[in-house]
Amino acid sequence: MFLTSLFRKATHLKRCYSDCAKPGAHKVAVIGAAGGIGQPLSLLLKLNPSIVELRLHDLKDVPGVVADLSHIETATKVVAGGSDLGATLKDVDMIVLAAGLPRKPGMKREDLFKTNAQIVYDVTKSMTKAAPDAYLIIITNPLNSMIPLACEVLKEANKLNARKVFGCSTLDSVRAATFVGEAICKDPKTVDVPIIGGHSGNTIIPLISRSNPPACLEGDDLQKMIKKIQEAGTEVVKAKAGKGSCTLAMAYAASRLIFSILRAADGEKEIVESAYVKSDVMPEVKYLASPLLLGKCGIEKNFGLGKVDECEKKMFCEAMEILKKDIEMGEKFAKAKICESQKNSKK
Ligand SMILES: NC(=O)C1=CN([C@@H]2O[C@H](COP(=O)(O)OP(=O)(O)OC[C@H]3O[C@@H](n4cnc5c(N)ncnc54)[C@H](O)[C@@H]3O)[C@@H](O)[C@H]2O)C=CC1
Ligand SMILES: O=C([O-])CC(=O)C(=O)O
Repeated sequence: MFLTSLFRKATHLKRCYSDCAKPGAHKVAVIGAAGGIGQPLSLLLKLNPSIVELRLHDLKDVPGVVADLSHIETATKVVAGGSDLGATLKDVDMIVLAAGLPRKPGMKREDLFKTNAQIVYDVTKSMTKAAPDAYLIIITNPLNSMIPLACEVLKEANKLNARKVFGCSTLDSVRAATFVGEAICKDPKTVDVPIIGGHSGNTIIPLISRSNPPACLEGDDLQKMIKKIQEAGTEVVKAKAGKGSCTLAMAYAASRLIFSILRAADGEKEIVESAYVKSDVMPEVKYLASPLLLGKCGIEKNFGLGKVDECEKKMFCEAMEILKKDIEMGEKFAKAKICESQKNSKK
């Protein structure tokens, strides 16, 4: 009896432990590595000593990016993933998905769904076989639909560990800290503004009422600040005039989230980042961006909405209606694809 219980406990511990990345020796795959975000992001990852191997995958230009990055005098080994996605993902600890079409002026993020959904589906499907225990960090837009899509694919394969699936909405936190810091004359590095909701227009809800240090913005100034954060991506798309969307600040933001996840995986405590994840904090929406406590095996605690003022509550109620539709669009696509693939395998 005692031995059986000891064995059960040992098996459970082994399972929990093998779910986590090995401390300080992470293998990371970047998909879309030759793109506008992929290149600067791979550069930043190459500078992180806790990443021992960086596997780069794209439909084009990978050998050049690998050759270039491999001249940097850090121990991180940079390798070309080759055309076989499954081989690229094999046994990595983390998959960073930055592949897909960016916006052009006049487009909404939702307009990217048709093209980018197939990419997210293919990568996630490959992950279920090649690296089912890996962290999955999705950058590809529209983020509000891509995380539900990926989670459906992982769920169908019985490989969903929602604690390890992150929609990278960190750029909203980065922008909020920068813009609020400028407005209150504080170093943006010392400013924290929690973000809830999603990652598109009105679904991005910066909780200025909880800014730390406090931001005494009211009336028109407050409304302008909220709009500035929500529309920041569109401003970059306009400024780049057809040459893509935000890439450099995005690469920085993704590296911030990735490094936080890896530091937490290696045992560092009290690391909090906002991200768009599978969530049960509000029954109305199955996926939500909110502040998260990170731990050894991914999300340790979801802080949910926390205290919000009347204006923020109203914004959240409006955002929920948009989010519900975005989530449904991602799930519907995944279910149709799963059904199609099951029919094909029976033929
Ligand atoms: N989450 C966020 O806050 C942000 C998300 N984004 C999104 O990130 C995505 C990438 O943006 P950029 O790097 O600027 O675009 P980009 O066009 O410069 O790069 C995308 C790369 O993906 C590659 N690619 C396309 N299909 C692929 C496939 N099936 N397998 C492997 N690689 C593939 C392309 O060859 C290209 O190199 C876009 O969807 C964009 O909207 C952009 C900024 C912020
Ligand atoms: O606006 C875009 O298309 C890219 C993006 O998500 C952002 O910059 O926040």
